[in-house]
Amino acid sequence: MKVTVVGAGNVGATCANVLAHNEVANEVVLVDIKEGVAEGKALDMWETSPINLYDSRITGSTNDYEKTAGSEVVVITSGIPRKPGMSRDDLIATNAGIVKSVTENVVKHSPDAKIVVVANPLDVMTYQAFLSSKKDSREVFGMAGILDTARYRSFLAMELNVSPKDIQAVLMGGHGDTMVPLPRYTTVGGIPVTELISKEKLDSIVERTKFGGGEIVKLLGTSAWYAPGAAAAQMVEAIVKDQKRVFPVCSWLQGEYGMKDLYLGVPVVLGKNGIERIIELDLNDDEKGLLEDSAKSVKSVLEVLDGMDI
Ligand SMILES: NC(=O)C1=CN([C@@H]2O[C@H](COP(=O)(O)OP(=O)(O)OC[C@H]3O[C@@H](n4cnc5c(N)ncnc54)[C@H](O)[C@@H]3O)[C@@H](O)[C@H]2O)C=CC1
Ligand SMILES: O=C([O-])CC(=O)C(=O)O
Repeated sequence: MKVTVVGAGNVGATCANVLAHNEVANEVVLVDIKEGVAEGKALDMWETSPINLYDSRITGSTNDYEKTAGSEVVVITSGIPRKPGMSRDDLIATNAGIVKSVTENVVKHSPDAKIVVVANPLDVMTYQAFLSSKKDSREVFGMAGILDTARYRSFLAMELNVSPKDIQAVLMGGHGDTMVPLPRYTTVGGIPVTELISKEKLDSIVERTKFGGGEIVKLLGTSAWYAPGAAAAQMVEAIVKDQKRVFPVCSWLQGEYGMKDLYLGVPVVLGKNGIERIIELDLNDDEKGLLEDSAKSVKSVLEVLDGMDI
């Protein structure tokens, strides 16, 4: 069982480290275009195996996709991150070309791999990978919802002074400032969150969640990696262990939620076949309106991609 992570930067290296530590796959291959970076980080991680007591083999490669051959899952983190003052959408000019060439290389060597896209702008980069892979849409999807719900859940845990383990939530839409956290589908140990927190406080947590990526960018000068890397690894685990986990995932919509030919975050069942089912919630009019606004925002970035010559 082999898993490849392309991009050995902050997110890719974190993801590979979590995969190895948790023994999600017997073999983890890290790939980067920068000479020596993937090999060096993979060797450093492998040297933690006697300390942390795992035996997943982790190796690195400088752009040699032969080493990735036969991967069950490939995570694409290659792409530039944003700096303070930038939006995720500003990354499209550089990242679309990277995602295209990486996807083509990945598919050549691992035609059956499920592809998890992480590079930003996420919804549009997932579409780019779908186009370049020529694969079934159930096998090409993006990571954002697990991260965004994790932020929402962690903020709620702080506010309520309860364990984050007991907070369950659904969040939909694009991975941008228009994402749609859904308080009506948020529970704390089975109790509707609205019974435990004032509307004002909940609204402010929803707002903080929407700008959660930017909050980290402002603090660090680059974007987050611990939570994104762990979130991507959680998706890989659901696939390789056929766990049928229910997560919000950036998925290709073909009529679900009244939307067609668009990648957008929706709740799905994730297992060995990739997206095994899209779950359709009975959204109220306000929620539908917010989801439609988010879809509009993703479509405007798709138009930029359509106009590009890559
Ligand atoms: N979907 C999400 O929720 C999140 C997405 N991101 C996105 O993930 C991407 C990576 O972020 P970081 O790891 O922080 O950036 P980073 O700059 O630390 O790492 C990116 C790595 O990709 C490599 N790379 C560039 N072109 C490549 C190519 N053609 N082939 C192989 N490797 C290549 C670079 O050499 C670099 O090591 C960014 O686009 C960022 O915006 C980051 C966090 C969350
Ligand atoms: O904010 C960024 O640019 C990176 C990202 O997508 C996130 O951390 O949510």
